[in-house]
Amino acid sequence: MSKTACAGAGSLSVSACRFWIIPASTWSEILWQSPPRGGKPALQTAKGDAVVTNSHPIRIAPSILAADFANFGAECRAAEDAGADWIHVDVMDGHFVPNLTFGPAMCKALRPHIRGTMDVHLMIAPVDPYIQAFADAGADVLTAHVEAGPHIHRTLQAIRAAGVKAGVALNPGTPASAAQPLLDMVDLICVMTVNPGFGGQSFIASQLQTIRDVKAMIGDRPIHIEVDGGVDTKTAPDVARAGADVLVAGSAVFRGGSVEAPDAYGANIVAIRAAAESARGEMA
Ligand SMILES: O=C(CO)[C@H](O)[C@H](O)COP(=O)(O)O
Repeated sequence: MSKTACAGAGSLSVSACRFWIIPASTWSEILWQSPPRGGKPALQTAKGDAVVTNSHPIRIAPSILAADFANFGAECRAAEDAGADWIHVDVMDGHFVPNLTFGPAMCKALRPHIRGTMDVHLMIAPVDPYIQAFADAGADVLTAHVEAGPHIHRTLQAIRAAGVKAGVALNPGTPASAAQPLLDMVDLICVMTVNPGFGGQSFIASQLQTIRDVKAMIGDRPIHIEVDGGVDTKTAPDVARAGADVLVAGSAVFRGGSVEAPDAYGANIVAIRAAAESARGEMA
């Protein structure tokens, strides 16, 4: 799949623009490296010093599991317009987790409605037979569970070979050390802060130590630390202090709003981001 663009084309005619083809892999790199919509390129303290807890700015990734299921395209557009950095899509198979949600056809249908990063979390087993389909559907990040088996290293190789950023997720009950042999294979480690399967669950506070362990383990590698489950304005400070930089939030983003009244989405995103950034600032 490739996307066309005329970025910076200025006075070029429409016909000339046809030749500006940017491969999907390049788009993915541009999106990955770009600063978050609502944030600054690099976080600084009031004194202007860089915050060293995590070199990545805070990114908010609304989970569409909490969106209106009859209106996903519009919900993705509304979430991005409200300041979302990434859109998080939870793929569940009713086997690895006790719920059924979306497949590659859904991701393909959503792709034109998402300007930025489509962050696809695969809660499925087996994973490998579906990687190419999700890559073809336009996923920018594909995250597989270390517990899904049978060969997580091979799975991550396959994700990267498909030209997509690779993530590995850790369930509550799985230690950070499970990702240690995979550090050269991943762009993102997702620490589940609920048991996977459903939105709206309570945050599992003991997972803060797993986030800290992941943070210590990755050192200065440019790996994103994502947290998923029960993230809101109350828990965002703790996950940010522990070292997370990508905050997946479903209920806390979509509550109180709709595509017809999306102001609440913007207020919710601003509040979660502010809570996380302020906690980081206090650590500096
Ligand atoms: O992966 C998930 C559940 O398995 C969801 O993304 C996660 O729970 C976010 O939803 P909420 O913010 O409502 O907890």
